[in-house]
Amino acid sequence: MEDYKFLFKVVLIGNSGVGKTCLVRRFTQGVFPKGQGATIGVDFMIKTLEVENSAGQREAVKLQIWDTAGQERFRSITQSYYRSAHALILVYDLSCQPTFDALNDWIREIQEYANPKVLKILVGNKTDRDDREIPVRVGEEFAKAHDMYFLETSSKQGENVEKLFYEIAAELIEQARQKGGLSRNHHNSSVTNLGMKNNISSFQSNCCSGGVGTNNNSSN
Ligand SMILES: Nc1nc2c(ncn2[C@@H]2O[C@H](COP(=O)(O)OP(=O)(O)OP(=O)(O)O)[C@@H](O)[C@H]2O)c(=O)[nH]1
Repeated sequence: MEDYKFLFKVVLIGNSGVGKTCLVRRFTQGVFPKGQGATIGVDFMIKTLEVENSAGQREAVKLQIWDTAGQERFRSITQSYYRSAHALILVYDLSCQPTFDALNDWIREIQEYANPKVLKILVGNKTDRDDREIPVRVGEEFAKAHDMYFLETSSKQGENVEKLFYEIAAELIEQARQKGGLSRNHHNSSVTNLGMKNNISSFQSNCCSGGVGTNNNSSN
């Protein structure tokens, strides 16, 4: 059996077409998929990583990464995945204003369905595009106002994708340590809030399959 100390569930949400599936594929498989369709329902992939903890020791962490469909018609399915998430990644497309405008609706979803103390990360994806509509500062301010960590990514070029997931893993380990021993399959139901939101600049310096129910694509 694979040896890992922590298992965390990370769920990606956001409008259809913002690049959630591509972020997951880039991270778990190292590819930018071409020509795949919209996610149907939910999908998940698994990746095991080694993360250095605050004591300088390396720890094996298994991330179960859930990719949800952005389309409205799947909302009742995807909502049911929020509750048990350790981290929620809310993604918008920085070249598409409506996907940013929709963030308030997504925040309401999170408030209604997720654990109140879930780790929340706002991600502006598609930094490679030259038709940006959302300035970095606007994304940052939204994140700050909603107690979220912030990062801009390109799943096409890979910019910040590893950083996104590694920092999430590191933060969740730290929370687990503070709570005194979250480990395999234990839901972190009472994580305390988050050094992350105070650490935007360091996170910032440098984040696509499916079926109703799930497809399990594993990549280690
Ligand atoms: N330029 C650019 N295009 C991207 C990037 N990430 C995704 N895309 C494109 O955006 C489109 C949508 O990507 P998906 O990953 O399928 O979007 P999604 O958020 O999973 O969409 P749903 O499954 O419908 O919720 C595709 O045409 C991708 O090629 C990126 O970083 N840069």
